Amino acid sequence: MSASIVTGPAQPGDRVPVEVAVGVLVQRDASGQEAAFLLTSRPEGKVYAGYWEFPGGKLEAGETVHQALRRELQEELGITIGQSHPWQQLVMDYPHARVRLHFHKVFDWTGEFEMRERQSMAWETLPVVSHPVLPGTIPVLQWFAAERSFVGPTHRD
Ligand SMILES: Nc1nc2c([nH]c(=O)n2[C@@H]2O[C@H](COP(=O)(O)OP(=O)(O)OP(=O)(O)O)[C@@H](O)[C@H]2O)c(=O)[nH]1
Repeated sequence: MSASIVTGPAQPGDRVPVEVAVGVLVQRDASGQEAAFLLTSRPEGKVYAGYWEFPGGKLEAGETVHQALRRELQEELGITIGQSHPWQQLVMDYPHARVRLHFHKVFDWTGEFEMRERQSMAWETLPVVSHPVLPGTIPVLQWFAAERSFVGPTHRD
């Protein structure tokens, strides 16, 4: 399976990207600094099953990214998010789809985590130990590395 990051403007003949809301849940440490972030594994039966990613899913008609995120995290993890903060966007081209990923950071949520799709979850810091990570997760780890002045491999190959 090959996947690539799309850079530059759309070209004639390109597939129209599917819009995807992705939640980057971040804990803060005692001094208020951003600390661990949540990764979840893709459930059995989906493409890239078992790969680690940030929780989220496709926007439904008429939804904003925030609304989609709130719905998806309720459905998948059983939590209710408060505000979400737009952070980064990325277009990825997979054999199965072209997706535009809208990453929002989330610092506030309520409820207990329930793995409603029998996925796994892990609170991670850099370098990430969960393995393997989804291709679309790797740029996010690089953004975290830049924000945190982290040097070295962000994950295992
Ligand atoms: N949720 C999520 N999807 C990601 C990430 N990175 C990434 O490339 N993707 C891609 O974005 C798409 C999201 O689809 P999904 O299968 O998670 O969404 P969904 O729950 O709405 O799918 P469904 O149609 O099976 O119900 C997949 O093609 C997935 O490979 C990520 O960090 N989180």
